[in-house]
Amino acid sequence: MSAASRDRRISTKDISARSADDPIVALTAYTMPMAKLLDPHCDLILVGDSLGMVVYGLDSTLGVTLDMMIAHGQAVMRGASRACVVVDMPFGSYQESREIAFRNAARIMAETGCAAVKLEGGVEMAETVAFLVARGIPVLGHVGLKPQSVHSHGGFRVQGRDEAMAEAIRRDAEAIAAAGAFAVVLEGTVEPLARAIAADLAAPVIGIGATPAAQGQILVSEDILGLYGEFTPKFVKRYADLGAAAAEAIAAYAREVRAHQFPAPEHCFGVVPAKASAKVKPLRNTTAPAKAPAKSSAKSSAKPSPKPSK
Ligand SMILES: Nc1nc(=O)c2c([nH]1)NC[C@@H]1CN(c3ccc(C(=O)N[C@@H](CCC(=O)O)C(=O)O)cc3)CN21
Ligand SMILES: CC(C)C(=O)C(=O)O
Ligand SMILES: [Mg+2]
Repeated sequence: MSAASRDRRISTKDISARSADDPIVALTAYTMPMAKLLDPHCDLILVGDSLGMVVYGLDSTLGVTLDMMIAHGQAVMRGASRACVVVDMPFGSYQESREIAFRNAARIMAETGCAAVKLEGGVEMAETVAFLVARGIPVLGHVGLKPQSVHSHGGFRVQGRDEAMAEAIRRDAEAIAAAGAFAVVLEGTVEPLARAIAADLAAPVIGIGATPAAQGQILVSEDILGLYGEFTPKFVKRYADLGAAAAEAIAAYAREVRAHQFPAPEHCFGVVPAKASAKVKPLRNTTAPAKAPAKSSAKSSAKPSPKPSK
């Protein structure tokens, strides 16, 4: 069933049951207004740790904290009533032990009200995924290009080009699915490996820079809207250029303020005399200190009255 024809929130169970015949539509959101825009159209909204790069201007996702993810998870939950909301576990919050992973995932679930968490990793994280799933925390897997492993990958590089790596990614996806993940994000992975994983895996595969044969697709919303200009991976399709539209609007505002065209009378409280905007009369100086310098009370001064000194 598509997102638009539901009246209850889409669950991780609903996502698990989806096939390529009825693709999972997923995008990222970090804020309430973006979540509100996505909610009628998306099955799954991911509060991605990509927010470190897109919102905070970091070079990678490694500097993102649990508190940042929780704050943005709460904001997204306020804007989404139908989509299944998943929050990324940030770097360092789950790798150390399954107990620490549980404690931090539980904080995310309890403090945001989201439906599930996502964590990056394959065979080495399978035990942790099983530990969380057995204790009531649905997990979305993430294999292939793992942005939190950017330094091990040697950059944001497409994965699975050689046979050994291809086999490792296949084993990673299988281990995470076997551990009980309700779906697996497969990022930056070559055809035909990605296609084979999507075909064979028990859990649905949500692709990003992977295969059109996946059971779902996810992208970063700012990338498809033209709101993030630092890089554009090959797998991104730009559906709008809102960055350019915003730059035009900002330039128009700046022009109008400098030309005394904004604010116009309709933006003001009370009657504004005609042409008053161009020639500013000084306010009667009622708050100036008694011994204000002569200069500041000069009749032609257009500057606001100085605040009384304390
Ligand atoms: N805005 C945004 N969009 C994303 O998709 C995204 C993030 N941020 N941050 C976290 C990761 C980083 N991602 C990236 C970033 C860059 C490339 C990239 O430039 N890839 C090259 C291929 C390089 C190669 O294989 O040699 C490309 O041309 O697509 C890929 C994924 C995906 N994720
Ligand atoms: C790109 C998606 C899958 C992600 O992990 C993120 O936005 O952080
Ligand atoms: Mg992420």
